[in-house]
Amino acid sequence: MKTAIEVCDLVVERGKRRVLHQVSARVAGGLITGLLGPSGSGKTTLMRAVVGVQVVKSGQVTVLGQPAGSPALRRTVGYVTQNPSVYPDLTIQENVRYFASLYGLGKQAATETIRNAGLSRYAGQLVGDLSGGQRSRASLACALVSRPEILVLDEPTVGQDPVLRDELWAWFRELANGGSTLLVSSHVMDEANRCDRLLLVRDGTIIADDTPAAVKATAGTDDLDQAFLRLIRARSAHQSDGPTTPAEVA
Ligand SMILES: Nc1ncnc2c1ncn2[C@@H]1O[C@H](COP(=O)(O)OP(=O)(O)OP(=O)(O)O)[C@@H](O)[C@H]1O
Repeated sequence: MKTAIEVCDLVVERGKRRVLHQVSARVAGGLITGLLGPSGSGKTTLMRAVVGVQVVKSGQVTVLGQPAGSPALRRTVGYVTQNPSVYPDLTIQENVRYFASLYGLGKQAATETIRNAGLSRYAGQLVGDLSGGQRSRASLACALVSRPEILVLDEPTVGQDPVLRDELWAWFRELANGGSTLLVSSHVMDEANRCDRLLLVRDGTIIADDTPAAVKATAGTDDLDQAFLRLIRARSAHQSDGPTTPAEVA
């Protein structure tokens, strides 16, 4: 599988704190890679480095062979932050059509994307009048309407009900099947099971980089929440010369 994103020895400091410690990882093209980890572990910082908006202390990030943030990548990389970036004084339809027009796309692309985002019923509503979850989906629709080759989605399902979350994940899968590469952060472990690969982040380091099945097998449990805990404990024990495998600390 071709590497779409490569992170090599990445060190990032925010404020006076080091928040990523020589992180290295590869994200395969055409797959959904989940970036999982507790709040404050460095997921957003890593995503910001991938899209080229994060000042880095050292290390490299390349996307499709180009340095992250290169002008050549602008049309190729879509980034959806946790803060919706949509115009509140325009309707959903106007917002999505506007973003479609920037890429030379017409109304049909906008209508289709609004449907995929589960927003058809609200298409004529002003974004400023939407609920938080609806606004997030409107933001997602604006970023996805151009079908970027690389999609970096920071907690795209936060605030969505289970049915909508399921529909959004089905949409992500469809995009991956169409060749897009998705890097999706979450701290919901049941979503991790829907990813092809997982990067588990803890305190600014990657503690696992594998398929969900392999993460569970290594940890000796079928439950990803448990697997994550065991991996963390195994790592802490290893650092203090205790048992060294996740199964030993179970
Ligand atoms: N603007 C900032 N200035 C200083 N420190 C920051 C800034 N933004 C984030 N941090 C710190 O960097 C660390 C990593 O934050 P980051 O947002 O990457 O974590 P996260 O895993 O995405 O968290 P969450 O799941 O809560 O979004 C945290 O300790 C956070 O306090």
